Amino acid sequence: MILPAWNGPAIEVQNLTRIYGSTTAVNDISFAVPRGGVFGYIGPNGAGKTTSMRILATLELPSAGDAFIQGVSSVNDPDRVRGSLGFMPDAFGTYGDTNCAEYLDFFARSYGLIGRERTTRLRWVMDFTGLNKLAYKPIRGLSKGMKQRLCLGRALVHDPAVLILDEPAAGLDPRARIELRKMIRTLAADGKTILISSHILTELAEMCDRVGIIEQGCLLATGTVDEIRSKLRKTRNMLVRITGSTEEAFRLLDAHPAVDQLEGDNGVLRFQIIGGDPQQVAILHTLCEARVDVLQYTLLDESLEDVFLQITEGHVQ
Ligand SMILES: Nc1ncnc2c1ncn2[C@@H]1O[C@H](COP(=O)(O)OP(=O)(O)OP(=O)(O)O)[C@@H](O)[C@H]1O
Repeated sequence: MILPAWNGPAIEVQNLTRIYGSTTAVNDISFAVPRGGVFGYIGPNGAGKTTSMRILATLELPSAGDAFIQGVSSVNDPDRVRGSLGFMPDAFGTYGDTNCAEYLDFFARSYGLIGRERTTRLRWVMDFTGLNKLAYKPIRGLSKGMKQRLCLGRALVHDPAVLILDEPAAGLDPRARIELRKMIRTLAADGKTILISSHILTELAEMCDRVGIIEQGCLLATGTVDEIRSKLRKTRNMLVRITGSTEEAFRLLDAHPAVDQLEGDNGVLRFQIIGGDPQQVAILHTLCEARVDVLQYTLLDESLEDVFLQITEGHVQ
């Protein structure tokens, strides 16, 4: 039977719950990732990231709820899910005595790839991960970064539509992280859907279209980084750069009812806005009407770390 192409979300988690004894590792989580999306899963240690990813990857069963890869249930139809899913666990075993080529070949055979298809696929994986020059090197001699590449290669060997990567950037140096980021963006541009977890929050902001913040098993917020930032923004910190007299601009701002915590020196003024967009616009109007020469009027963005700290309370299960 030929099934029609799946047009719904490539990854979907519905009311997912996993309880271990007295610990609710995952507590009624729901989210969906469209095809080609990169969804970042952020949370402190013990938040429930690995547990929910392992359920999606068919390695764990939920206590309630369901998880779907391309519309197929990881719970009810794990074999079909495995065919379209590549999973990179946070800790993975490699056989130290084998070399990269043998290792990838082993997994390609396990996925049933044969003949020219296997050769072509292995060549692509070696090229993509940059492992060609190390093909015959024993795995035990590989650096951490190269081992991560090998594990990503293993997840890609059967050309899955969906990738679940559990903290792939952990322990990598800055260059290796940049390279990993490039690989993830390339895979997403090729139409793969990716769920990726990390503690490295700024990393995820650059890599992901959307993020979900998880703590103590609960999904506290989802959206683009900007959406989450603006939803949670409690204060607006502004920076204004002017030419001409700082005193005059200072006097105007100081008298404005929506300006708080004003500081100013040498043509640079910083303050907090009491209010939202209308107040931000009104303050600029006040300056322009008084013919203050405004060079720069900037809302200082909070970093993703600040947002994360505002949302989570730092509880570790
Ligand atoms: N097999 C298990 N048996 C008992 N408790 C478990 C099991 N697996 C996970 N837990 C507990 O579930 C909670 C969530 O763990 P999980 O590994 O999913 O978190 P995480 O967000 O991936 O954390 P980390 O970033 O440290 O990997 C933790 O309290 C953990 O101790």
